[in-house]
Amino acid sequence: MTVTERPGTSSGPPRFSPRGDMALLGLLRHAGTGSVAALVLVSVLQVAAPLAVAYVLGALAGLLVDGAAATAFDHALGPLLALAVMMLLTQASSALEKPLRDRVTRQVDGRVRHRVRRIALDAATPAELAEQSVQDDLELVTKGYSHHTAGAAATAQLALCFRRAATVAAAAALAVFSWWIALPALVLVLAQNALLRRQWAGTGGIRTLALRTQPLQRRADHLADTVTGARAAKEIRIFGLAGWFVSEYERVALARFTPLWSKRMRVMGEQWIVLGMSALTAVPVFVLIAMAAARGELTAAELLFHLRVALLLLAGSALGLEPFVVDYGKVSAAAYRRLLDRFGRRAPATVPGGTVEAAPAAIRRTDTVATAPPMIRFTDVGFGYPNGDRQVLDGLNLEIRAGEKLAIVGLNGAGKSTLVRLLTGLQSPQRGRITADGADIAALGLPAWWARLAVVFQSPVRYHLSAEDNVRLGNGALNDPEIADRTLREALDQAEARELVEALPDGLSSVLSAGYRGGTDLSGGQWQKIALARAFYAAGSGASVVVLDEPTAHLDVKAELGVFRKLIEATADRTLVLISHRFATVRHADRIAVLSGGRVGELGTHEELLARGGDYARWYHLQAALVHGRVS
Ligand SMILES: Nc1ncnc2c1ncn2[C@@H]1O[C@H](COP(=O)(O)OP(=O)(O)OP(=O)(O)O)[C@@H](O)[C@H]1O
Repeated sequence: MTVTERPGTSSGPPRFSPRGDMALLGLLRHAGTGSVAALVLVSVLQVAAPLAVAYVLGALAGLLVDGAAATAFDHALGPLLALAVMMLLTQASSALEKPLRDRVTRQVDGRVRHRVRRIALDAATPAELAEQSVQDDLELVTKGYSHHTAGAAATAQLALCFRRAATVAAAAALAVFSWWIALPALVLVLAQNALLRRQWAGTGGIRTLALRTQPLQRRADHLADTVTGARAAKEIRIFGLAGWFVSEYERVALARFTPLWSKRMRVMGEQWIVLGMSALTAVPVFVLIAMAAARGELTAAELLFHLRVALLLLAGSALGLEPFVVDYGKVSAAAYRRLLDRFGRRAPATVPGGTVEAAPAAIRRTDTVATAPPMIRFTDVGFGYPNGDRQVLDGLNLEIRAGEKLAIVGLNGAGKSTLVRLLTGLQSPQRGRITADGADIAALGLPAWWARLAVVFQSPVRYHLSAEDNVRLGNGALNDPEIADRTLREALDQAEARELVEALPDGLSSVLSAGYRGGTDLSGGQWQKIALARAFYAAGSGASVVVLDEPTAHLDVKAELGVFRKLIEATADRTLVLISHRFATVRHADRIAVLSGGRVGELGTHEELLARGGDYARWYHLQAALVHGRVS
């Protein structure tokens, strides 16, 4: 498929060559051979049956009008039976066509979605996955464009091919009467169809406009999803946002659809051209057939047959729904093509410039023996987000000693979470190196590196799974039931989450989502404990570097203190990198790094940094004063 532009870009709509539309048929290989064969068979029947009916009807008319009255009925029995069979076949093929087409569509879409899920899970790096264009393409493939999917485009294109075949077959049948009538009629019918398609569906028509206004559609969808979702319900009520949401939705929807409606009205006004072409085709064909009949050049059988096939030929100019499905669905197919071109040939879990490794689960340990923690070094690291206007990290140097407990502090936006993303290999530095025991972490192979990490991110994922599975996801490879159970119990204790889990309706088996029978949602702090337990589970089964990005932000003071003590215990022989704004916790770290201006501004023990009297000392005293109510 030839795609020259992305939908929604300012320079114009995507263009597809006619060859591109035919290339959609290639997607049918993703469907079962039996289903495609059945669909083709039914489509062939739909082409052949109306012609056969025309022929048999003609034969019947011939017998009844031209034949001898005495024997006409006897001779008509055969054609009547044939007619009945044809009618049955036509009805059966019409009834079967839709379900078969749906089945093939679903099979293609299922396979296509499966492939892009593998791309999202394995082939694309987290940084690539976060790119807006990749997110757009993933959405286009999984949800379709305007709900029309790649599979729907492929089956609609197949239907269009058969409709075109039916038109040509009808023209060929009419050529028996006169090729010089059939040929121009065919050309006019095809031109009329092409014009209709151009007006309604094709590039330069309504579809182009629909593509240009796609960002508005995204905003309208977001507004609609927000008002019907449960998450925003509280804020919408308390801030009194209902009226604003309704009027904003109307504004956006009107902005999207008004140009489309005006374009549609203009196209309606242009229909006289199509009507004119219809008249130009139909009138001469019927007049010439009638004149031939009047001159006695046609038998009743021939007259009826020619009239029927002429009608079939003229029906070929109709637009139908398929061109719309093709034109919208191929936007989804083009997104699939782009994802395949970029990631399809990449082996699972490879990194550009990195080494190919087996899937993470295979690298994760199946026992509880900790790997030796490495010495991690950031050397002159520079990094800025592609859509950002500054270097978040700019010449950062930092050594994280094997087994040390290092706290990282800094103001909001200083780059602490960014440092975690780089340390965990989710983003690559644009300058400098990050090494573990002297080897670049990208060259180690990220899956191998990830297997050595236990991480709690700032907003951990809330898996709608059982409490047990939520914790055991920390190491899916730990299959030995005895080891897994012991590690699970320890992890729950270390995260101070045991009581919480025991109080759940089904204990460890309770699904952590109110959307399931017997399931229940958790508070922010409870979710944080579950995420901590997950990290402890990973640490308890071999991960030697524990990275926690504000893991206790939602915890109450008692829980935080308990968790922190257990954290130090649990990571005794492991490295701990802790990001926190809570200085009461941070002060117990072996060393504290203060991030400012994209670098490590201060580094040392709590006492050293206090003595230094810099940012850390100022923030520490400020927070202590706040806690003790000494700040007005
Ligand atoms: N995906 C992103 N795209 C563009 N800019 C980003 C992205 N993520 C973070 N930033 C920017 O990078 C800077 C550092 O963000 P980061 O999340 O690392 O800060 P932080 O120190 O962890 O802050 P906080 O204490 O608020 O959690 C901020 O200016 C933020 O706006």
